[in-house]
Amino acid sequence: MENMDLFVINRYRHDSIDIDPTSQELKHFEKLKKDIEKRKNESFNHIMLHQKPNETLNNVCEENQINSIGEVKIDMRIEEVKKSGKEILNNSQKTIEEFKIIGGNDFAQKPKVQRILPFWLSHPYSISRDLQNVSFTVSEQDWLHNTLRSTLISQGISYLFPVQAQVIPFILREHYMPNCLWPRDICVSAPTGSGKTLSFVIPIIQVLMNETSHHIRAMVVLPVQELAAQIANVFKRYSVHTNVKIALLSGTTPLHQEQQQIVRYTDSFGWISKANIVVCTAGRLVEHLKNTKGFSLKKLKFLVIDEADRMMDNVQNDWLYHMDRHVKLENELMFGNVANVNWNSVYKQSAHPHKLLFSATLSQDPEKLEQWGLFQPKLFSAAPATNVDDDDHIRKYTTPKELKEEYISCNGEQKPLILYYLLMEMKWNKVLCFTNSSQTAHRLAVLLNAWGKGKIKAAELSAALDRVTRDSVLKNFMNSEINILIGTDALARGIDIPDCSYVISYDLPRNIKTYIHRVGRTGRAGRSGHALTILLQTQLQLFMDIIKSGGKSNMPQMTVKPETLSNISEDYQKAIEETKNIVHSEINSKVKKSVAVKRGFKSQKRKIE
Ligand SMILES: Nc1ncnc2c1ncn2[C@@H]1O[C@H](COP(=O)(O)OP(=O)(O)OP(=O)(O)O)[C@@H](O)[C@H]1O
Repeated sequence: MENMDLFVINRYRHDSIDIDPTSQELKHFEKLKKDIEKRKNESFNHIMLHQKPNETLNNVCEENQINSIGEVKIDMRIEEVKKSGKEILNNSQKTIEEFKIIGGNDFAQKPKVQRILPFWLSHPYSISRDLQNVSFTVSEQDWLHNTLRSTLISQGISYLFPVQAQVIPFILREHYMPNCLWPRDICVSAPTGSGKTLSFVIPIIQVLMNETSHHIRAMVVLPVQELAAQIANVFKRYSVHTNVKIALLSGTTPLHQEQQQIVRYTDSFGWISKANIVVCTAGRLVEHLKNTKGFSLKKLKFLVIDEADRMMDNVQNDWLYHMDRHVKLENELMFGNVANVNWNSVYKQSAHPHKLLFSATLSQDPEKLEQWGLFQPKLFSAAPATNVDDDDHIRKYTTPKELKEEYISCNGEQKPLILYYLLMEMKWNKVLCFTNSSQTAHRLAVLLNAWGKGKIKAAELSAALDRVTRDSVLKNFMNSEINILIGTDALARGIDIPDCSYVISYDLPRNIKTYIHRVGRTGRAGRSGHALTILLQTQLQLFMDIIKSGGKSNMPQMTVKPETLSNISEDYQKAIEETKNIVHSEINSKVKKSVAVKRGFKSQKRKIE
């Protein structure tokens, strides 16, 4: 109230007793000074009481300054506080100095931020790797259509493999739901040769077999032509007794021929699709999206991405962007963007494609998977479910149980000797051998044929060969007319070569995924297999790091006695000379051919002029 004098407005003359303005001012000034002093004391005590550090409080407690109900006696506390007041002020000043200034020169190592995986990735449905003790008899699975059951049995499949027994009924269930419930997308990560192909082929055929549709209802996108052809063949084999039609669009035939196979114009319906299931390579898909009139994905029900991790890295013609745009335009549906789901959009967009992703080395990195725009995804994984939230889990891959893995270390000159020793002395047959370049593959094939003098039949399988030659080489390998097939990693993914007993990595695999897919060409479908990696001594540590990054620890080492290798090195020198001559004459004939082609072209040009 005293301070209110400052604001008193004298309404009448002589209201105030003291009319001298100077003494009035002094009086106010005195009062204000006192007030300021009083408040200062009050606020200091208040701060000390509430901001007292723990040590001081502990000291107080230790000295039994606590009353019966456990409260510190206020008086004593104030006393303590006053004593340590100075110290506390110093401390608080220190604390202020210790504040981190953003952008300051602090280069200290930051603590590692722990990754938290989304629930669906950290809690996958677990798939068994055991293909020996399977108990899911095909004839007893009543959710399988009778026609498909008998087709499976006629193809020699009496039991479903674990991945099939889990994934097929899941997909079917999702499609037997009411229309307004979109099917949940799935990611499947299971070892090579564990039967992933049938786990999408069977449910797709079963869902589509009762439809009469003139649209593309399912599309499988693959990275390479061979794989596309292989998957299309599996679809054809298992849809024999249904009216489902399959088309292969992989670029092995000219575009216009493929266009004729896939679309047709009708007076009553306009453009219709001749196939219900399309198996394609990413590159060819983009070509059809751009150039084929009537090629439409607006009724697409299934979108399968096989070898999904490879397809993620695959920027082939920017296929994902083009497909996304196409589906968006046709369906008015944001591919993968399901943020605006409402009843209206759900009913309007009932044709949302069900995405099924498969691979033996599927990345479980949420950031990578994000680009697929999966809808409420579920993960099926054969990776051990330990420590699932850690970073390593993302790269943990499994190999078939029946696969025996080994490595051998040597120097550069010993590499071909070891290969020869395994083929000739150890009688390894049906061998698939991987090199890092098609030139090495070619030279190695020439060398082994020259060296083996008819006892070794080696052939190369590379992208440089035309399709017909490649098919006949594979056929000869399967018929045991070829002992060893040498190729690059183009062969490594997904290719299903029955009865391949051995895999040799002649050159160091570039990374863990390459290694997994290479060795996965043997030990398939529950059969035993043997994989050997030949390493230079300098590559040993690198290889160990590679396999460790995939969750593998120890690997046994194979040894060969040095004298065994020196015994065979005599013939080797002769074979090397022969190989050099053959390769030189091949190069010469190639040069001659290209010169002849150029000359022919020039003379033709002159004639025209
Ligand atoms: N239930 C089954 N019983 C017996 N053989 C089967 C069964 N399912 C699949 N197979 C056979 O197993 C082999 C491997 O199958 P598939 O090619 O589907 O493996 P994958 O898991 O896709 O391998 P990759 O990862 O290498 O592509 C094929 O020859 C296939 O015919």
